[in-house]
Amino acid sequence: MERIIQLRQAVDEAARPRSIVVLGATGSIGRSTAEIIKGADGAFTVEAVAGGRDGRALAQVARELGAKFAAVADPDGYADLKEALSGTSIEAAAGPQAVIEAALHQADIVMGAIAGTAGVAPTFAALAAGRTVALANKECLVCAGHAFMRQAAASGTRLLPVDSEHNAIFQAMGDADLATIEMITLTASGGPFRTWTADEIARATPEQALNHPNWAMGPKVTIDSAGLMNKGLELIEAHYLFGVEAARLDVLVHAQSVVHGLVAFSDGSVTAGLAAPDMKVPIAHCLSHPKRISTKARRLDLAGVGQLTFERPDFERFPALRVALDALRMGRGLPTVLNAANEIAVEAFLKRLISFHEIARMVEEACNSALADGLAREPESIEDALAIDQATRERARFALAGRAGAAVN
Ligand SMILES: NC(=O)C1=CN([C@@H]2O[C@H](COP(=O)(O)OP(=O)(O)OC[C@H]3O[C@@H](n4cnc5c(N)ncnc54)[C@H](OP(=O)(O)O)[C@@H]3O)[C@@H](O)[C@H]2O)C=CC1
Ligand SMILES: CC(=O)[C@@H](O)[C@H](O)COP(=O)(O)O
Ligand SMILES: [Mn+2]
Repeated sequence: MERIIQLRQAVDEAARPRSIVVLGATGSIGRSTAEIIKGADGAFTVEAVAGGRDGRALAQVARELGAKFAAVADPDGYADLKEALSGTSIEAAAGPQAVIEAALHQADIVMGAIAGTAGVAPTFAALAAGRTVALANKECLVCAGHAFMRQAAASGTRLLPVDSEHNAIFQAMGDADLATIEMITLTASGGPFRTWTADEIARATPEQALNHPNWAMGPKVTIDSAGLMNKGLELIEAHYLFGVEAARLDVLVHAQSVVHGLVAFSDGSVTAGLAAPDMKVPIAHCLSHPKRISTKARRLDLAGVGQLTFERPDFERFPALRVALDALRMGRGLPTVLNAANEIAVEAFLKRLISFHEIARMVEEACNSALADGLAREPESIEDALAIDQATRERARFALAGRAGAAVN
């Protein structure tokens, strides 16, 4: 009798729609998530959405998705959110604590798609509350990878990788024993400067760096991609996510962004994850995992693509990748420092306060000075990671303020 009840519960569970919280609902990943949810024929319901400062855009996505709760991090966005939700039963809230409240709404899956380190606290709160997290926000793992992975194990919850390379690798790995994996390779598009000289890259403008050849993404990740810092952050992300050390992680430049990740095994077999460059593919995979749903995501047309090319990354023209790889190899909290300094440097580049090649230089200086004076240490907890992050930001801002010279580009 008990077995029959269990079976019935399992059937009921499988039949009911999955409930979702979307953190970063107004961004590039957030909008693609909304498209998947709306096209999934009632397979999903949305409990809560959260955004940064655009209350009007958040209200629109909350209405589209029928969310019950909408939280905007910046209190200045509240009036717009409240006004745009009038006449609905959707509750509006504002402030960082309200974003955490959204993350803690009862749901089957939380989509972690806030840009940057602002995503760490709410995403961690969802994980600690036992939610399955579909993780787009790579900065969570770069800033506090140990804490996230430990918490996932302690809460018995899963982190499902949304980042295209990690999602492809996750699918290509299957349930392989880690000991049988010789190498995990992440591909990099090479970004808009793949064929540029070092001098040209050094003088690149924000507009040029924001012009990614294959993906339409938010500004932070697009700038990261242009200097290959994104690939460095992704190596660190892969290290924590898959539990594989730096020596078994590799990068290949693959301009077509069709093969997103590869896994080479001890018997010589290689499996790979392929898809058209459309984030709706990994988003749908994570939201429906372990099942699959039907989507209108772009289909891969290999004959149309014609040629797939692969080359080694150039560490001279793209020093950010070397700096990130060094941080991964050295550990001791350097990924946390790297992540924080990079965010400040990218912000400064976008405000034309520094030139493109100074991003990697600033980040390397932050890592070196953290090593020299003891700031770099393995963060034991999320609070510890955020304290190192904060201290690094203050130093990086101080270094920026002390820079002679006017705006560039
Ligand atoms: N875009 C992509 O294709 C990919 C992105 N990723 C990763 O996914 C994450 C999101 O990227 P992307 O969608 O491109 O970024 P976007 O800049 O497009 O969107 C960021 C989202 O985060 C919100 N946000 C910002 N600050 C806060 C905050 N303090 N609290 C709550 N919400 C906040 C923004 O709201 P508002 O607009 O109001 O500020 C917006 O909804 C990043 O970590 C990125 O590296 C990974 C792989 C691919
Ligand atoms: C879509 C995605 O996953 C991005 O993180 C992507 O990797 C960016 O492209 P690059 O390969 O140019 O960094
Ligand atoms: Mn990626």
